[in-house]
Amino acid sequence: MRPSLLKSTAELLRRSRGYASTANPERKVAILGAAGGIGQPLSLLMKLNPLVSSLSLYDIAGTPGVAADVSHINSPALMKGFMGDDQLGEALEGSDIVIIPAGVPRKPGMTRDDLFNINAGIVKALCTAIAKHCPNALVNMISNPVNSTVPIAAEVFKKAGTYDEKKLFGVTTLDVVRAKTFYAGKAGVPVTEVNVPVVGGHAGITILPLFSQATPASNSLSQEDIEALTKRTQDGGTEVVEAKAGKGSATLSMAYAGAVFADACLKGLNGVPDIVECSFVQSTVTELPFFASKVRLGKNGVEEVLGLGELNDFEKKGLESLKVELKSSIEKGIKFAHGN
Ligand SMILES: NC(=O)C1=CN([C@@H]2O[C@H](COP(=O)(O)OP(=O)(O)OC[C@H]3O[C@@H](n4cnc5c(N)ncnc54)[C@H](O)[C@@H]3O)[C@@H](O)[C@H]2O)C=CC1
Ligand SMILES: O=C([O-])CC(=O)C(=O)O
Repeated sequence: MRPSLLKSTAELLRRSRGYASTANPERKVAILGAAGGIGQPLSLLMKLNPLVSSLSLYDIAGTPGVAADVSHINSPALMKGFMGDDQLGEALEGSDIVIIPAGVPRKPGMTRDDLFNINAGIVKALCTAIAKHCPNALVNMISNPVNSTVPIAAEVFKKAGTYDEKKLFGVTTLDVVRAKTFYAGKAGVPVTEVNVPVVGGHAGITILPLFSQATPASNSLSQEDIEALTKRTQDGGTEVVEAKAGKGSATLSMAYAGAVFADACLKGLNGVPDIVECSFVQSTVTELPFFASKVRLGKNGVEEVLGLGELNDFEKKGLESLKVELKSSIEKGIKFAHGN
């Protein structure tokens, strides 16, 4: 093939995947908690994303080093590290997307809710700054417990008068990543071709994978297999926490999942059609005010919250049992935001 033809084919391919180099607007992404276990590999992955033109790394310590390190990579995104309260405003200014993996991770024996006391305050302070410095940004909340930190963020934004339900996301992509991997392994299908919606929330039984809607469909899996896959997906975080034996929770797979979700948000903002990911958002899909389900992403964030589709009896039972815990975690977040 002639070099000129090769070049234009490559450009066409890039465009068809939503990475058109010439047509894309400038996009600034800020990562809060960028020097942490998730923050560092996530910074690396966002630096590699061709849709990012400016990357702002913020943490209470260590960010200049991470930013200097990642900045040497050969990709267009301009990098800057910010450290400490004084520099938070500048880190956020002009951001299109703010990703928040700030806060403490679990140790063996802890639930995600055990992180509430420390992380709720961190998230509240960071969201207060977002409302002030980049009120129009999409906010991708990774900090746990997501089932409570997202409602906290919503209340902070409401109080500041900047809340837009289309722009606040609890990142549940890692549940989907796990469900895909576990299903592909059991069903013997290539993981790159698999899709599995995961709905509900992001803790224990509130994580509800809908294997009846998995594609490609598999008829080789028994009900027992499906129940085991469901349990493994729900306990995926704990599996990593235990394997790391006190050294934290998922960081690398979470950075991957966070980068996948942020990439989808960027494509949505840039007007690429049919971008659908599961996320924990304000919702009317059930009677709960927040719920994770498939969401179509667009130029303003959430374009459409998609319904659950048809559930089998096992999934219907799972849905009913998760509501009590999810409701109480949501209420805990709202109460905290009002009480402090
Ligand atoms: N949504 C999800 O699927 C997942 C969520 N997580 C959660 O992500 C959070 C972070 O986990 P790791 O990165 O492993 O923890 P880590 O402890 O390695 O890193 C957290 C970072 O947050 C920073 N930080 C603390 N307070 C801050 C503040 N006020 N402003 C900015 N940065 C601040 C710390 O300095 C540290 O660098 C945890 O809450 C964890 O439970 C972890 C895995 C998956
Ligand atoms: O399990 C944890 O504490 C971290 C997390 O949310 C996950 O890995 O899904």
